Amino acid sequence: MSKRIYIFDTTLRDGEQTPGVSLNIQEKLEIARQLERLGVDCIEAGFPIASNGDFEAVKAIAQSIRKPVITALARASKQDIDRAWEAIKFAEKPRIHTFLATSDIHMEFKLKMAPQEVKKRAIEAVAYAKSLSPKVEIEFSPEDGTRTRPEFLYEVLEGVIAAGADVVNIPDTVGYSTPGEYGAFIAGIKRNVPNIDKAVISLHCHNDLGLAVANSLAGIENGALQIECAINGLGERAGNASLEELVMALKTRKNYYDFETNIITEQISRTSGLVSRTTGIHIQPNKAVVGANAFAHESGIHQHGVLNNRLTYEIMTPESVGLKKNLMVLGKHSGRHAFEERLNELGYSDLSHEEINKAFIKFKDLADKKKTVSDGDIEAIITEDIHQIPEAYSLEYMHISCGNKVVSTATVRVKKPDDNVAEEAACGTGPVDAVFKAIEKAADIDVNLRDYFLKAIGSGEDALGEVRVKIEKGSKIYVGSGISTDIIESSAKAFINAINKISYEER
Ligand SMILES: CC(=O)SCCNC(=O)CCNC(=O)[C@H](O)C(C)(C)COP(=O)(O)OP(=O)(O)OC[C@H]1O[C@@H](n2cnc3c(N)ncnc32)[C@H](O)[C@@H]1OP(=O)(O)O
Ligand SMILES: CC(C)C(=O)C(=O)O
Ligand SMILES: [Mg+2]
Repeated sequence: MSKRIYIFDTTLRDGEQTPGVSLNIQEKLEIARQLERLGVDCIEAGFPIASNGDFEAVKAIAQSIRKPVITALARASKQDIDRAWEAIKFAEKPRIHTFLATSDIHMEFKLKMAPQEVKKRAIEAVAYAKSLSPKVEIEFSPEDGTRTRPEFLYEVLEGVIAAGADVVNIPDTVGYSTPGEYGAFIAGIKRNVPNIDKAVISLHCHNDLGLAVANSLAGIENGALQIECAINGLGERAGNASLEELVMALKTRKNYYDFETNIITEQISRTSGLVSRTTGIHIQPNKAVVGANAFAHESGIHQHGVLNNRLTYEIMTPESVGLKKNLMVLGKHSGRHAFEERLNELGYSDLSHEEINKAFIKFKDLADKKKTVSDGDIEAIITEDIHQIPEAYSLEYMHISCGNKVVSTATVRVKKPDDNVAEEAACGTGPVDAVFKAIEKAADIDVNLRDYFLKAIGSGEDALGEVRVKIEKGSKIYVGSGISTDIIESSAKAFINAINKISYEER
């Protein structure tokens, strides 16, 4: 049987200590609800003594989130512990997390306390917190644990466990440890703290040297059962161990680690996106698991491999973290296989070998000038350089009436292949829908809209809106694109462009 690892999420406490981040009650509640859906075992909801707002947020989470353990942080002081308890006492499974630094440097220069005083204070804090309720769990952290003299640390841990600590958390507060060292440190605690079997060992690694995940993995290999981590690796300075990286490492390398977590990994992308949007902290594109490029392939050799069998270059599936599919990015490193695949997806499955060759050369020329080549660019290559579709239908005029309290209406005048002009009006669920319906009537054609995609090109007042539509007629898909500073006009142009392709094929 695989050993179960408990995931303690500290996005709402240490994660909120990320410089520039401050979450209000509603934001914390929304993230907590999503963390519950993700399946974390424990949510560290905040540090109630820090502010009234944080107190209220922790209390709201304790009152409404039922499945995970809800934890509040408190210094080793009665005042902090009372405030933490006031906030979490409504929780189904409440936990007080109290901490006190034990390294020489922190004791001497920050706390200005002698080691024996620190030990006494830690034990008193745990005993007091434990006395508040039979249902409360107590976690104790010797802050700056990894820079603490081991013999002193063993003494403190033995004392707090005897006083009632259910969990002892060993923080690498300043991210100084290395995997081998941290693993041995945890093994030393297991060997040298006589009552360690009465408590769960927890890990809390910071990422100052980029080793937080590696250190946490080394910690569980040496007997720890709980990992403290944060979504997107948020946290003080360089952050905490990233939840998604840890969980996916355990899942993907189960053959090596053989540990289980309760995390529903398909919720990872959604959680990561919510935390990024709410905190305003963007995710770097090459971030493992949740970065925009984590499941994207640009090089021709890789794309060719993945098209034949995903396992050639993907060690986990995009679906396993809740993404729909991987991404083939077309750029200067891409090859013919991926290019042809994209042509097929765009509906150009009937190009001749020569036409594909010609289009591929154009594509490579363009890729030398642009970082990535969009579907719209490929459309332009095919329509302007390969197909040169005649403009059988064109938009002469359009008028839109819309607003939040009126039915959207569009009037269009469309020039037809026989040079006659048709003017039609239609209502729709919005201005784009209305304009599409009016064009369908004017062009006397019946199609289904399958996909609509809008992208801004440039920024500021003169930015352009590029629209791409996929419409279906019979069993075939036709793609159209249009560009304008007015997104309704881009939409109309894209729709007519697709209709022109139908007309060209049916001529
Ligand atoms: C490693 C970590 O992540 S620890 C958590 C860090 N998180 C935070 O600090 C975020 C929230 N913090 C805050 O809002 C404030 O710092 C507060 C409310 C906790 C305290 O504010 P203040 O009373 O103004 O004190 P300040 O922050 O300037 O200094 C910290 C005080 O706590 C003391 N202290 C630090 N750690 C502990 C501890 N674990 N137990 C008891 N006292 C402690 C310090 O010695 C200092 O005491 P002093 O005021 O007697 O000199
Ligand atoms: C409060 C403790 C666990 C902490 O965040 C740290 O030491 O990094
Ligand atoms: Mg920390």
